Amino acid sequence: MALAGDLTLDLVRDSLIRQEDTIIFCLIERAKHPLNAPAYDQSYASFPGFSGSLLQYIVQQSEAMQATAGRYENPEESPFFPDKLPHSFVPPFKYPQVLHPAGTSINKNKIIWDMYFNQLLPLFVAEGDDGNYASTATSDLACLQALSRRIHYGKFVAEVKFRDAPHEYELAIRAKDRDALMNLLTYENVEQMVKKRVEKKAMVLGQEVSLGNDGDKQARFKVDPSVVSRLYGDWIMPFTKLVQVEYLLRRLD
Ligand SMILES: O=C(O)C(=O)C[C@]1(C(=O)O)C=C[C@@H](O)C=C1
Repeated sequence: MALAGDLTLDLVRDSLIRQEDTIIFCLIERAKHPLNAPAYDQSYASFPGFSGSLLQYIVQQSEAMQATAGRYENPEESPFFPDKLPHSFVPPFKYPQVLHPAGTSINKNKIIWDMYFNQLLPLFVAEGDDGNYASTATSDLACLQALSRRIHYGKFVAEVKFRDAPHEYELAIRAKDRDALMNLLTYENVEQMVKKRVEKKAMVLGQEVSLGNDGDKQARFKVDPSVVSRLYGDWIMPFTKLVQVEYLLRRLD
């Protein structure tokens, strides 16, 4: 979503709510395949002129190709391999200048990557190997991009909060007081609602649908709804808040 000057907290939250659907659909797609460990094993395959796993190969090559088509010109997008990106070949689009320019330098993809592969993935994919490594890595990329976009959206959330209460935020920013900033931007009640909503969405979007009488069948979900709630509570929202604090600390530069 492109946000113009009349940015409001409700609009920003609408985008976060819509992005929940994207994240849940991406997890459902990834859960079609088991873990497929060779996709992450550096010694499984060798690509000419490239050192790394099949997953790294797919992510880097896809990012490079998408960069030429202008993906990273959008301030809502953050690459996982920013050092390796070619220039865009498409005519520049005039994205509204909403963020403080210092926001560009904030990129939390390293911790998102580590969380996704080391903590999240084992919670929602089955063990095993079905050989579909390229398709698996492509699904991983979709999950990573959806998570990254959502978490870095914290920059827009922080900007709107700053504009709504500049004096309160300025005091904490000038004092470089991270705890005070964290308190100012945290809404416990909203976080509880988000966790409940994503759990419910995972039930609705990930249920098995059949034409028979489902009444007495035990409900089965493609991704465990409690994992989605935990993903938000333990990682997505804390990381989004970290992005907000870091953005605010640079907001007066
Ligand atoms: O909605 C907000 O105010 C946000 O800052 C976003 C968000 C979230 O990541 O969902 C993060 C911090 C708040 O405590 C509540 C929710």
